[in-house]
Amino acid sequence: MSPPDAAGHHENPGAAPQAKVALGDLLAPVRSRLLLACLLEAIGALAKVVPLIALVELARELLRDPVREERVWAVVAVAAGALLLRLLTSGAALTLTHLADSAFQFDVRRRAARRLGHVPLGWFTDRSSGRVKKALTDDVADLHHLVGHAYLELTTAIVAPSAALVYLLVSDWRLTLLTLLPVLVGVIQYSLMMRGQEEQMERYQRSIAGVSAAAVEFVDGIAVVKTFGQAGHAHTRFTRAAESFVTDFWEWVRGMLRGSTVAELALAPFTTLLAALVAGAAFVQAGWVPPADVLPFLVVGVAVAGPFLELNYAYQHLVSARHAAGNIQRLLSTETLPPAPDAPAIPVDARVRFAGVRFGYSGGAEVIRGVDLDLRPGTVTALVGPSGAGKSTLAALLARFWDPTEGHITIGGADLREMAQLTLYQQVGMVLQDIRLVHDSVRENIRMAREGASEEEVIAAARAANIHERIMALPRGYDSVHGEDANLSGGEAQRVAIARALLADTPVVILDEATAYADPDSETAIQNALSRLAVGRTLLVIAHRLRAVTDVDQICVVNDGRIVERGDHHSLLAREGLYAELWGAQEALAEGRTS
Ligand SMILES: Nc1ncnc2c1ncn2[C@@H]1O[C@H](COP(=O)(O)OP(=O)(O)OP(=O)(O)O)[C@@H](O)[C@H]1O
Repeated sequence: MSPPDAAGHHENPGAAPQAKVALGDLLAPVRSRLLLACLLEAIGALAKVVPLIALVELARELLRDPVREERVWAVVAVAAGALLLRLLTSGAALTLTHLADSAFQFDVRRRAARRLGHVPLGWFTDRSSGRVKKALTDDVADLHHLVGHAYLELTTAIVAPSAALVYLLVSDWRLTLLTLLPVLVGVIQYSLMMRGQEEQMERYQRSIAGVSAAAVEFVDGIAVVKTFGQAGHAHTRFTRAAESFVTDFWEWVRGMLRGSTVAELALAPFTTLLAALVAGAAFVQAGWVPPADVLPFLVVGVAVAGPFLELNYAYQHLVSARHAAGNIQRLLSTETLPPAPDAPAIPVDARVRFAGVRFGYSGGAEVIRGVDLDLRPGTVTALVGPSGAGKSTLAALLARFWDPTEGHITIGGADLREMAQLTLYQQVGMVLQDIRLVHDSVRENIRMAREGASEEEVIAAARAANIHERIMALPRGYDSVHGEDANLSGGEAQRVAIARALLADTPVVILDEATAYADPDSETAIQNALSRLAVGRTLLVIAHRLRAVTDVDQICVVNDGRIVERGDHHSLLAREGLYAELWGAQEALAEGRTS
């Protein structure tokens, strides 16, 4: 058995039985086509053995005196017919499996798209994008080999030797046993080697995943690592992972080296031929069989031994495809949000209410621990508080990135869980710090907020967001493409996002106040754009700098998953609580900077 290539397939090793089920489930829609293809391939495999038998019969016939000419031609015709049949059935089987493969790929991708359309938005992190990419490209490609080729190879590797074996047994069972003795040794040796291979392969995959992770960490973090003089440390981690991989790999290969050499020698066609020759010669010498009866073993014997190696490769493909199927099945069973009721709720206005909201990330500790909040239409509410207090989580719950584990969030009296997805997105807009622009023109980046928006509306939104002039200065104006000729700074990208939010014109807007863009011009432009965005909407701002929100309608101080203080700037300062403390600390820092 040869070790697999360095593809690294598994995310959740040790799940062989589930993986088997996953493969069966995934292939269910194409099972009948695969069965038909295997049946055709089996006919082809039988037809593959016929010319070898015909060769033996031909030789027997030619050794006769007199030669029966019409029988010779009949044998030749049968051989040619079998070859043609093999060609036709194999071609048809291969076409069927490839049709089945494209149907299967289409089915998996369609199911994934449907499923992912209903998973909570919060699920879409960089890590889950990686999982989606891996499952829908790498793992689906792994299954291509199985569906398109390995099942057929497996069929031929079983049917052809079995047919040859039956023919040999019928010819002379004693010579068959002697000729195939080395094959028996090879098969036993292989079976011994196969024991524990799945676990061994998983160890190998884990090891290689460790090297990949260390390499990614090393390359991704190279700037930070170098800046902080930790290059040696990160490098050591990579080297250690690589060394441990080499050790694991070598132990696996070394353990198999002797066994696989013996097995491959025993199964080599030359060995079968030698055994047939030696046994045949002895039988002829002893007068037990005429020389012509040794011919089947010299010609057909090889067909029994050869396919065992193919059987092994096909088995390896099956194992790796099972793991790939497990990954795909896990993606297809990602938890989704419960669907909206048949008659979805419609908000009557833009009033937002959190009532007794509690939430913890995927079964972890609670990070929101009983929040009541009332955002009246046309007002601005700021969430402030120490890092990790739960501000972003509260905002994410309002956009239904996740559902609260307890309590309700309503917009205009309608529970988010009872609203249709589209209704929710027509109500809530977001401008986050981490702006995502897509690889498209600046115009389309703004227009994605409202597909049917006219050119004038796009430009009006860009003007209101203070980004129109900058866009006009780009090489192709609104046609400039993000990532090509539109390289926007963080502050500029934020203003494109504000233009998007203005165009979307949602009555509720969540805003993660940007702190990263220190350039005063950009900051003033952003602040002005935001003031325009705030007009007439229900605005929830996650504020990092208290100075930016001193004149909002309501400030909520979040600490440890609860709102511990609320009021306006002056009343909160007068309470001399956490807000006053945070304010004091930020002011001292600002003074320190200016002095
Ligand atoms: N995707 C996530 N999975 C698990 N835990 C998370 C996730 N996002 C945040 N948390 C945890 O939830 C808690 C609240 O985090 P959150 O980001 O809401 O705080 P925050 O007040 O917005 O902090 P900051 O001001 O630093 O952005 C933290 O303990 C954080 O580690």
